[in-house]
Amino acid sequence: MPSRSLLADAFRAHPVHVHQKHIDFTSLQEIPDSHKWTQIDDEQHPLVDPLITESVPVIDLSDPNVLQNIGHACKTWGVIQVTNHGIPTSLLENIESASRSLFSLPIQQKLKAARSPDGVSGYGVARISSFFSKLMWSEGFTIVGSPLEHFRQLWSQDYTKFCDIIEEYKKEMQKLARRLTWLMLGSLGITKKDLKWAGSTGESKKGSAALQLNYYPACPDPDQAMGLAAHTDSTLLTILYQSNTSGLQVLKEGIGWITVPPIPGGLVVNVGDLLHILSNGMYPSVLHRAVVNRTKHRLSIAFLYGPPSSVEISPLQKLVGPNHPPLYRPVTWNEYLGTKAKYFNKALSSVRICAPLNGLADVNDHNRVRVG
Ligand SMILES: C=C1C[C@]23C[C@@]1(O)CC[C@H]2[C@@]12CCC[C@@](C)(C(=O)O1)[C@H]2[C@@H]3C(=O)O
Ligand SMILES: O=C(O)CCC(=O)C(=O)O
Ligand SMILES: [Fe+2]
Repeated sequence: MPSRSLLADAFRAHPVHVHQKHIDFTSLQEIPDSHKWTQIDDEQHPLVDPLITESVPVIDLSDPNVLQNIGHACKTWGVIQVTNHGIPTSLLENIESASRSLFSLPIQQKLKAARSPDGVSGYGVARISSFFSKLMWSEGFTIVGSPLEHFRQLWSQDYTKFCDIIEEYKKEMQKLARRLTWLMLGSLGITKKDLKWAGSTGESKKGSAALQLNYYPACPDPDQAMGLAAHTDSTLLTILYQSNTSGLQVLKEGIGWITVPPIPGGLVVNVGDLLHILSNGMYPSVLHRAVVNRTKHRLSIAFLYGPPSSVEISPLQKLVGPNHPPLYRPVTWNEYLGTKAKYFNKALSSVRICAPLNGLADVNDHNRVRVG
């Protein structure tokens, strides 16, 4: 990740006006009106009992059948949990403890590293807050490029230690994200020749990425609060480390919200909107959200991986034919982030050029889903 990332330009051009109402969750005995959500589930999209339904596929990356397993899981779910991924446990422990240190700083200290309205990096409420009348029960810290300046504001003494952990984490995650991208595309018959930018190892051609640290404090009334509202990620894929506390839920069409239980050493991998576009709709980008807990706080760390920010992404030629017209027009990650900032969960439909041939609703037609 270059320190002055092109990704940041997407937000300079499309400032997101969120109510920057920063709140000290530690002092609250009950939910203030500003954070009270009237209904977090509805009849069409109920919360599903984990004991009576299927669960998100767990893919062992060392399995000889990994290619078929991953392809099938991505087509049917758009989300998987991976094991044997090669990320050292010590690195996961280090990033978790660095994130805990960050969020446990006093609010006045955290605000020294607040994200500016037209900026991408720093401390603040979820970007998607601007689309909802109620605030979410969470705090976030976004890192695009180097966190050095912000970390210097947070910790005057040992900020370099925290920077080193972030850099190491980004480096390892970048390698894993590239490997996963090739596995996911490989199972659709796509090779490095079919995707010039992704085959290159040159600095300018490497994917761009953002790191999102999320903190969900324990909540006196979890049924009336939302940790992070339902959304898809604007990425190729997202790798999420959710530590050992559950809270992530994914929407399985026709079934409802399914909890993704943390598994020891496991990482959740979401298909994002750009991979949905590249795969010409074969892989759905999964709608997901985070709910909160009455007694436990929760931490999650998302590595949001995308292509170089100004490369045009469009349905891959090999996946297009007379019976499979291209479903989306070309779009760069930079442009798409701007579109997302404007249209949120309708961003995908806004770049769509062709309705599904079978007349059925698109798997990614989230307009029908109540998101607030
Ligand atoms: C690259 C990015 C994707 C993201 C916006 C961002 O610039 C950095 C934060 C990312 C995140 C994380 C939480 C959910 C999300 C929808 C949001 O509001 O900020 C995603 C954005 C996205 O995928 O569109
Ligand atoms: O906290 C979680 O489980 C979800 C986080 C997430 O969806 C994100 O950061 O994009
Ligand atoms: Fe997400």
